[in-house]
Amino acid sequence: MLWVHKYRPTSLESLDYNEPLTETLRRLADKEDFPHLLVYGPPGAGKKTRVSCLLRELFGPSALKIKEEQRVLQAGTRKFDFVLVSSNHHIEINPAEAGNQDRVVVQELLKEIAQTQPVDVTAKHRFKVVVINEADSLTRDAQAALRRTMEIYSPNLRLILLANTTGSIMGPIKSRTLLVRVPAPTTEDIGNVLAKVADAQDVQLPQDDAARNQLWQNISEKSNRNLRRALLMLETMYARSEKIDASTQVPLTDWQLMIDRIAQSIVKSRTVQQLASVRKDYYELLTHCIPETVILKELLFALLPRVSAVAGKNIVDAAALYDHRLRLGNKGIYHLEAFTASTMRILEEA
Ligand SMILES: Nc1ncnc2c1ncn2[C@@H]1O[C@H](COP(=O)(O)OP(=O)(O)OP(=O)(O)O)[C@@H](O)[C@H]1O
Repeated sequence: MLWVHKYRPTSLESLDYNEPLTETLRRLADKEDFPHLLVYGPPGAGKKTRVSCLLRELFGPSALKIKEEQRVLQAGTRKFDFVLVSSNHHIEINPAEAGNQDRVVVQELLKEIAQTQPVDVTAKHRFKVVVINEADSLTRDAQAALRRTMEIYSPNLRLILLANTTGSIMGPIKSRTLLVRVPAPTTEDIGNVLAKVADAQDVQLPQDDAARNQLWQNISEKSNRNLRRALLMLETMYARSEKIDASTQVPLTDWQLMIDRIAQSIVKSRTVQQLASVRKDYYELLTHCIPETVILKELLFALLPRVSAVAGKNIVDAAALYDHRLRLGNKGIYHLEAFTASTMRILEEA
């Protein structure tokens, strides 16, 4: 089992950092009138882990006994498959997976769960919880359906929305939910979690405190303070050599290396041939299921240190524009290419 799964905390008591937030969640779980929540924060900050610990606090260990089910939903004449993760007390869905049909997922599944009574009559709370992943990618229609569901089924249903940012979530939803921000762990937090895992796995770390801190600093920087990535990096480093020190190279994943190469090539040469070659790389990344928005963001961060401040500002503007368009449309490759062409033009004019 990967360390990210093996050492994932399963109760509020075992959460490793951000104690005040843990305390807030504990108090919320004790309240009779548990609110709808919008939990937001950067990738790998520990949102989902905290939510599953919260579910355990609300309903006991049975909330962690989850099963996965394949569902077929119908939108007009079209049928599509959908994966549903559930326990006796909650369901977890990712409506954004259904693309433009996300409204159907929200309407059908939420109605169904709101109308069924919990199996466990001895449970502490009588409502069921629906955890909605990637809530910031929901279409306006799906968000409107969600809002109606919140109004109609509030007595037997609580929603926990998970998102990276709250910008694309409509006001009426935000005003009906309690906003819970999960910030990225600090380098020190990351170091503490990694040290604990390394200890449990008998990884040989540097004895010297300074070298050890340098190692955590390197991993924290390379992982962008994403704890999942940091744990995966440490595991990869351990797989390569049992002894790890501050000079051990922090491995990047293949897709990150590829994006770094794309950034390098855009800065170096700005020709039609280059654009065509970058297009092939984008296709390669997309066929390996790297989301377009992630490609755009990583590419922007790989470009910024390589360009002047003025060009950087214009590239950030272009990235914001194409990020917006990516979220509106469904042919991501066009917007990635358009961003590349705009960046090339900005660099040519700089
Ligand atoms: N409080 C914590 N203490 C120790 N480890 C943690 C903690 N929170 C998260 N982790 C570790 O970090 C990993 C990533 O956390 P999680 O999946 O909760 O992040 P996330 O914010 O939901 O990420 P994403 O937005 O990318 O889905 C977990 O698998 C777990 O191993």
